[in-house]
Amino acid sequence: MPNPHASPEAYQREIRRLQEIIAHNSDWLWEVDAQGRYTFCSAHSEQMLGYAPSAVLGRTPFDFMPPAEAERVGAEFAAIVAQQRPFAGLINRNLHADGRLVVLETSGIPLFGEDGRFVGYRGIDRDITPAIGSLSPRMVQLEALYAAAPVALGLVDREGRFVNANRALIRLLGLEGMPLAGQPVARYFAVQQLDVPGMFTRLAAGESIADQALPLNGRYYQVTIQAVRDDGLDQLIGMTLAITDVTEQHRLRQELAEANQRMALANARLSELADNDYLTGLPNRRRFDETLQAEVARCRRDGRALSLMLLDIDFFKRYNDHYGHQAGDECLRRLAQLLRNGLFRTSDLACRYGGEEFAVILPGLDSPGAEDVAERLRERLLAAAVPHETAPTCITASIGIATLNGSDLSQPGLAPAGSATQLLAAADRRLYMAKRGGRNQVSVATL
Ligand SMILES: Nc1nc2c(ncn2[C@@H]2O[C@H](COP(=O)(O)OP(=O)(O)OP(=O)(O)O)[C@@H](O)[C@H]2O)c(=O)[nH]1
Repeated sequence: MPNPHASPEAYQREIRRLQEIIAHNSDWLWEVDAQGRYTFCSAHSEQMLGYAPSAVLGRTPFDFMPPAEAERVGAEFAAIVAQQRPFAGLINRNLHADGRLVVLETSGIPLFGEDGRFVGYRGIDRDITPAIGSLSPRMVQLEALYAAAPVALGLVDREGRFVNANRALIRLLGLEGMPLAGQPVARYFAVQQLDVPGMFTRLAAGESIADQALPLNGRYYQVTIQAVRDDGLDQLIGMTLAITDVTEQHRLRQELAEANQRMALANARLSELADNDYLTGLPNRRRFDETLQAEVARCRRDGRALSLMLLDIDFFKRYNDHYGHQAGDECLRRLAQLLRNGLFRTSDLACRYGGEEFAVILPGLDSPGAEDVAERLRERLLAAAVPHETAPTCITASIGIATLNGSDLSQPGLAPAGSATQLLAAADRRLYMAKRGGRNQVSVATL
C-alpha cells in the first residue's frame, strides 16, 4: 500500500507503480460490493471478456455467464458469501463479447469496512481456457441438458462419493448453494434407502440393478442405477444415479388398486344378489336350477344317487292372515336358518324355491338317507314350536322327496335336463301327497 505520510511526489510515484503492477499483471483484478456489483475493474476485462472496465462497473460477474452457469456459480458464491470466507479456484464459464466461452478461475478475499462490516470482495480472475482447451459446442449442449434435466442425476465414484450432481438432484436433497461434489452418498441416503456398497458389489460381479422405489419426504421416487466403466479397461469406476419423481404414477396406481378392490367387492355383492334370495339369504331359484342340472349330470357320470327334497310350510296363508305379512317373512327367515344350521353336508344345497316353498339338493344320498334327513328336519321344526294359532299345532312343514339312482340314469337317451325335470315333478307330486296325507309329514318317491 502507498504510504500516505510520504511526500506527495513519492506518494504519486507509489500509486503509479501499483497501477503499472495491476496493468502488467496477467490476472484481472476486481472488487465487488456486498451485492456483488463491480466497484473496481482492471483493464483486463477488455482482453478476457471483450468488455471495457466502464462496461463492467456496476454489473455482477453473473451478468457475463450463460444463465445455467450463472445459477450454478451464483449458488456456490452465495454459500461462500454467507460464510464471508476467502475462496480460491472457483471455475466458471463466461461469455466473451464475441460469443466465445471463456473459462475463468476466480479467487477472492472478503473486504470489511472500518466498522468491521462486510463490504464486498476483492479478487482476481485468471483465464484458464488455453489450459483446458476450447469447449466444444456439443459438450456445452450436453452439460446444459444435464444441468436442466428434470430428473435428478448424479455420478458416484467407487468410494461412494458424489462426483457431480445436476440441479434437480441438489434441489431434491435441499442442498441449494452447497457443493455436493466429494460428499459421501451415505450422508444423504440411509443404507436401507440406497445401499451403495452393496450395489457396487453387484455391479462389479456383472449384475444389473433393478429400479428401486424410494419414498422421500412424502413423495415417491424411482431410482435407476447404471454402472460406469472405464472405456479401455472395462473396469468399474462408478455408477450413475437417476432419481425420477413418480409420486403421481404411484398415486394413480394406488387409486387404481383401490378402485379394483371396490369393483371386486361390488361384483361379489352383485353376484351374491344375483344368486341369493334377498329375504332369506339362501341361494335363489336361479342357483337351484343351475345346481340341479349340474348334479343330475354328475349323478349320471358317476353313477351315484341324487335326492331332491321340496319343503312347504303348512297353512302359511292362515299364518300371514293372522300374524301379518312381516311376521310371515320372519317365519320364512327362521325356517331358512333351520335349513342352514348344519343339517346337511357341505355338498348339499338348500334354496328358496319360491314363496313359502324350499328345496334341498342332496347329492350322493339315496332314498332312505334323504328320508332320514327330511324326518330330522321336520322334527326340528316341530321342536322349534313356532306358534301358529290358526293351525292344528305350531308351524310345521310337509316334505316331498324324489331320488334318482345314478345307475338308472346311465341308460342312453335320458337327457340331464329331462332328468332334472322328472326329479322335480316327482318331488312335487310327493309334496302334494304329504299335504293330502294330513301335512307335517314326509313322502318319498323313487324314480
Ligand atoms: N310373508 C310372506 N308370505 C309369502 C311369501 N311368499 C309366499 N307367501 C305366502 O304363502 C302363502 C302360501 O299359501 P298357500 O299356497 O295357499 O298354502 P298354505 O296356506 O301354506 O297351505 P298349504 O300349503 O296347503 O298348507 C300365501 O299366502 C303367500 O302370500 C313371502 O315372501 N312372505
